[in-house]
Amino acid sequence: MTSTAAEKANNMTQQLTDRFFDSAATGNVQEIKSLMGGAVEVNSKNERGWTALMFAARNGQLPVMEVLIEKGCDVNIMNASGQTALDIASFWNHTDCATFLQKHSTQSPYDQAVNYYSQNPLYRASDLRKDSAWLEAAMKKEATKFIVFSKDFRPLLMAGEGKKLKFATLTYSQLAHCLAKKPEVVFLGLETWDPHSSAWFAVKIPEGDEDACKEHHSEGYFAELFPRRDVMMMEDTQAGLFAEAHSVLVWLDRYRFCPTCGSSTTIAEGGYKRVCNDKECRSHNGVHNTCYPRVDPSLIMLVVSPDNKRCLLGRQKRFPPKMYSCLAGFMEPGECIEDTCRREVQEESGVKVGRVDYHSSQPWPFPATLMLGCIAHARTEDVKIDPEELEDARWFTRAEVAQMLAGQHPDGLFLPPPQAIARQLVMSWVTRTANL
Ligand SMILES: NC(=O)C1=CN([C@@H]2O[C@H](COP(=O)(O)OP(=O)(O)OC[C@H]3O[C@@H](n4cnc5c(N)ncnc54)[C@H](O)[C@@H]3O)[C@@H](O)[C@H]2O)C=CC1
Ligand SMILES: [Mg+2]
Ligand SMILES: [Mg+2]
Ligand SMILES: [Mg+2]
Ligand SMILES: [Zn+2]
Repeated sequence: MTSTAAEKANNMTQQLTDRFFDSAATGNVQEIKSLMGGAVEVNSKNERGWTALMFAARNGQLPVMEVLIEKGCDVNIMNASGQTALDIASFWNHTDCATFLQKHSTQSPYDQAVNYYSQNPLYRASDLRKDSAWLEAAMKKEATKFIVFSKDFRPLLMAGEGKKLKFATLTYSQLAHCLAKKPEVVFLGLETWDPHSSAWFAVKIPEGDEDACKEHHSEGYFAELFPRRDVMMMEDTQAGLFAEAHSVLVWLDRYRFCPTCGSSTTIAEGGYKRVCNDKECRSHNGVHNTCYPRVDPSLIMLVVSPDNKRCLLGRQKRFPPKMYSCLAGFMEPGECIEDTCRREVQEESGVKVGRVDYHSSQPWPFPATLMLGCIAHARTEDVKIDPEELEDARWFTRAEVAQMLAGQHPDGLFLPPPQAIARQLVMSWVTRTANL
């Protein structure tokens, strides 16, 4: 294309996008539908970061919203003032629109973010794990679903709802040849509290059985874990299943021998326990947490300035260029959440923290971190970074953070994607302090 032809095409897209916004604001559902069939992208933004959904929210155009949502528009996008479509609908008192958006947003009715990897739909039925006869029978039922992992923990996935991915599940009979080789199997839980409801298991198949599993799903494939693109694109509840299955399977793999005496172990309780094979071992008496899957709690905190007008964001060297995020750090033994938060912030940035408020949590299954998200109220402002941990840390104004969220920061600085709790912490602070 010559440059003038390219310019013309750009102008054309711009005009269509402007019409798209107008139609959303005026409630022209027919025009919205026809424009989405052409050059207009459903999440297009104007120069202030407004999407069609926001224009519809401003004017209470519920039917337009329904069409936009059906076409997969993102409810959680923020404009350059830090408002989501939900904030706009609530502010202008369009209660029907606000209720509708609430249902489709990741904010729960408790006004608490529901994070990616934290929506496991199963009832874990931990009491049934101990019943090996029940587990054996449950595995064989035709309604039972197995999610499949390769030897290097790559999940078998396929296309799911919208543009998201889900597990390509298999049944016992489809996996019979694999299961005969006694691979590691984890009981994930039941679909409801009824013990007769469908059970879900995870299996790590032996090397060489990948093709036999894929045969049952023409579009199934073993997703790469590095980069994590595919496992970050799963349907919300499927991501929750991945978190459980991946963490337990990796634990089973890494903790093969008894940590107390070094003997071999046997898997028990549907994959949730490893029992030492030495009958004399101390691990058979008292509470031995070495027998159970581990979870590593760590803190992730949005530090806000004493005047609550700025927040502290940092960069680790391994981050993509221009990405800033919340500070984070592992809890240490015998330490409470508040002190971990204060210690990590002071270690990494030199800033002293007073009050710490809990926000929400997120399993981060690589392999078994539990992120505890907090808002930390700073008492001091001087920043002195620990160069081992961070490349940079500095205070950002609310306006600058809103620009980062809207993808409109003048220097191209940006935040982690919505799947990261870090972004949810930032969004929640920006929204609460938004100047509507
Ligand atoms: N979801 C999100 O938005 C973000 C998540 N994170 C996660 O937060 C977690 C903690 O953050 P970091 O800054 O790395 O922690 P950190 O500030 O405590 O430093 C990491 C160091 O802690 C030590 N460490 C102590 N206990 C450990 C354990 N159980 N496992 C591994 N290393 C341990 C290691 O020496 C490691 O190099 C990590 O898992 C990281 O992936 C970090 C930033 C954003
Ligand atoms: Mg640290
Ligand atoms: Mg640390
Ligand atoms: Mg850290
Ligand atoms: Zn032992």
